[in-house]
Amino acid sequence: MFIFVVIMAQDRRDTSISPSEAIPSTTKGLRGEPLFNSSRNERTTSRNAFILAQDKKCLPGPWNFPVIGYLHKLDPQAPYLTLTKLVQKYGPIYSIKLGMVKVVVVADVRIIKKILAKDETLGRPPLYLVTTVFEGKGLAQADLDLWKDQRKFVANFLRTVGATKFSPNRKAFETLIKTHVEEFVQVVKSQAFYKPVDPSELVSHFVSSIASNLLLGKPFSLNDKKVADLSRNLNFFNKSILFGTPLNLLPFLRFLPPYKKKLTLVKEAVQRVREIQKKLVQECEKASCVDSPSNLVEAFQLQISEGKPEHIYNVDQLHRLLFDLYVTFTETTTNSSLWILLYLVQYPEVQNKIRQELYHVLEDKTVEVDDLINLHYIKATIAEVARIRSLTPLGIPHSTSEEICIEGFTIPKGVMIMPLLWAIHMDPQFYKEPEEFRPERFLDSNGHFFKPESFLPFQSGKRMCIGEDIAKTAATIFIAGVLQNFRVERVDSTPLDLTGICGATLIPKPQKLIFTKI
Ligand code: HEM
Repeated sequence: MFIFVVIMAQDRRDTSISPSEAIPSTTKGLRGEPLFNSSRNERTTSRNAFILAQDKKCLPGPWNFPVIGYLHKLDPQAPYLTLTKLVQKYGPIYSIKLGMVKVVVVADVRIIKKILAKDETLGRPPLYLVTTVFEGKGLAQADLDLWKDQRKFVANFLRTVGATKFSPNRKAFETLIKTHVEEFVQVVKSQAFYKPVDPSELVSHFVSSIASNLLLGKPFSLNDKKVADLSRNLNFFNKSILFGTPLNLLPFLRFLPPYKKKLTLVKEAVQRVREIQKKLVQECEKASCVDSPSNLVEAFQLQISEGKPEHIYNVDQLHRLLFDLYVTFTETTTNSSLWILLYLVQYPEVQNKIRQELYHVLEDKTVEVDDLINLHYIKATIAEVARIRSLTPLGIPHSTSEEICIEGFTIPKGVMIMPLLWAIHMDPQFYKEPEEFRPERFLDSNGHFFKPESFLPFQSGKRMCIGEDIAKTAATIFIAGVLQNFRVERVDSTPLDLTGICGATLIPKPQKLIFTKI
């Protein structure tokens, strides 16, 4: 309570300058660094920045309550909907305070691209829960110096193993996915044919196995208990770590019992994942041949043996990198595959059109990598699912390391930038009747797939998603494999629940489907 009162007083001092100014409150991050301008000098600089901003254009935005800002008004199940509603009132770029964190919400593709193209916005915001887990290491949440090196290392690695568009080894990677999809089909035929099944565990297993191949050099077997344990903990972690979760925005909540418990559970889940990974890496090291790396562990070890800087290339960073890539790979690919399945079931006419395309392009043969370029309707369907159910509806936030000026607005240093992908993908100006599921939006007059300017599922700039090609290839081969073998249907006439659970990604709700013969 005492802390609450102190912070409340602190917040009043800050907000007394202006209700909608861009000066954040004072608090310390996990590693003692300021969670946005903590020193007197920095705050003075920010005030100056704000006075300057008044000479230019001040960002619009709602009135923020002391301490909690606008947090209490966010829909806890779907915060992206609340923030999207505010776009109608304040326009495509506005400022808001979420707990202690000053946020600039951007819902316009052109402005987002401009902002994310700047070197001053390459960093991640030091949100409490995220920082507690990642500690600025790994890749996705790495501090900038480490990030520059590791982004290059991972990009080279993905190119070497064929997981990027123009890699000479592309065929090998696509074959890896195809083999797993074929195995998925066989398991459904032998274990789940004509029975109501929730496919999420099975999809998660095969996606994890592809990731394991890529990162550790070996697949997961279907009955491996370690893998089920890994997936369960990651799933819990993914559901808990949402950027808008109060623990990220009001760090003092960690002292209150329910949040303290949540923090402990998240830390335990992460710890469990790390233990399992450590075992898997040890197994992998025994069999590794460092001269010609074919997986991430070997590629990392090669850097160590070549004498690359030890403060980067050490065992801790290897484990952090594995954690990041495993999480980003499996959570996104599993959930996007499940969303696609659910939409195909809800819209059987789309399912039929895809089957017609498959027959037209492939006749009776299985999908080959060279066929992917001709599967326009499949690609349009994948894009439409990614639009209507943005996997990261709040975007992945960046932060400003220096003051920047955008569209005449000044955004001070230390502000969180939130690319509101949900608002962009549901903007009726670009997508007529955005609630309608229509893959045809992504086809040109010749029936060829095209990507509109207003479609940004992977964000943009130097820090944009590094797994874009993996995601697209996996989704295309998955749908082709499933629909060449099955008709996928609802269990009864009740429509599926397509609302999702908002965690780090938008997770489809578990529900049963039926796989039948075509
Ligand atoms: C449909 C699937 C996917 C979607 C929608 C997606 C979306 C995103 C988004 C929006 C970002 C933030 C970019 C930024 O900060 O500006 C991101 C970053 C990232 N993604 Fe993906 N992603 C997907 C699949 C994957 C896959 C399969 C991988 C596997 C390697 C992956 C690895 C990463 C990593 C490591 C980052 C952090 C990049 C960095 O900080 O440099 N993603 N992704």
